[in-house]
Amino acid sequence: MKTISASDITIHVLDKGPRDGRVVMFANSLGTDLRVWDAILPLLPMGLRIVRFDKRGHGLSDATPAPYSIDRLVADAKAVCEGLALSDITFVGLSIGGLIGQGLAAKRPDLVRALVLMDTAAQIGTAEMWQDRIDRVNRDGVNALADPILERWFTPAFRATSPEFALWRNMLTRTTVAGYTGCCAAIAGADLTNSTRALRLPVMAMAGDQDGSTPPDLVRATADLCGAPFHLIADAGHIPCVEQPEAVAKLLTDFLERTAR
Ligand SMILES: O=C(O)CC1=CCC(=O)O1
Repeated sequence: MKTISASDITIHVLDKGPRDGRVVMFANSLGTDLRVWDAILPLLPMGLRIVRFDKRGHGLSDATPAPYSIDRLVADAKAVCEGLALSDITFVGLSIGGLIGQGLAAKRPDLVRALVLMDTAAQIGTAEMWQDRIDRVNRDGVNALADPILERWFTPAFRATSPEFALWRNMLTRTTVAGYTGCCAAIAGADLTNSTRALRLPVMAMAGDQDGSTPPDLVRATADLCGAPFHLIADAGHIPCVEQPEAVAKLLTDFLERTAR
C-alpha cells in the first residue's frame, strides 16, 4: 500500500511489479475502488508494472466536499504519475476512470503511451440526469439508489448467482456521499468530445453487451471519434472486468502486444 499526496488529499495507490516493467495504470468507476481490477490482474502477462489508485472520495483515498471537476480528478491522476515517476503509461479507465484517462491523455500526451476505454464515453449522460442523482443521494443516501445502479452494473445472471454480488453492493453503498456526489458532478460537467477527437495515440474501446450505464452504441461512438477499434463483451454489464475477466484480459493482452515497443 502506498500513498501519494495530491494538492489537498492523500491518494491510496497500489504499485506492483518490476520497476522497469511496462506501466499499466488502472482507474476505476463511480462507486467502486481499486479492487474492481482484482480478477483480471493474474490473467495479464508477467513483467508489467501495475499501478492502481482510488480516485478522490473512493476506497481509502480522502474525500473532500463535493463537487469535484474532471480537471481535478485528472490532476489527481497526474499527481500519482508524478509521485511514482511514471511515464510511457498504458492507461485503462473504466467509466469515469475512462474520462480521467481521456483527460490525462489530452493534457499530458507525454505521459500516456496508449489508452483503453472500458464502458466509458467522451460524455456520459446529461447534466440534468446527474443533478437528479446528486439530489437523490444527498436526500436519501447511496443505498437508496443501489438497486437500479447494480442492475446497470451487472447482468441478471451475475446478480442471481454470484456470491460476490453482495460485496459489490457493500462497496457501492459504503462510498461516502461527498465522494459519490462529487464524482457525479465531475461526470455531469465533462464533455471531452473535442479533446478526445484530437487524441493521437493508440486507443482501444470495449463495453459489456448489457451495459445499462454506458450502452455499447455510446462507447462505440467514442471509439469512432478517435479511430479506435471497439469490442463488445458478451454476457457483461457495466463492469466487465468483474463479470468477464478472461475476455477483458485477453483483449488487454492483445492490445499490449500490438502497442509494444
Ligand atoms: O452508476 C452508474 O450508472 C455507472 C457509472 C456511470 C459513470 C461511472 O463511473 O459509473
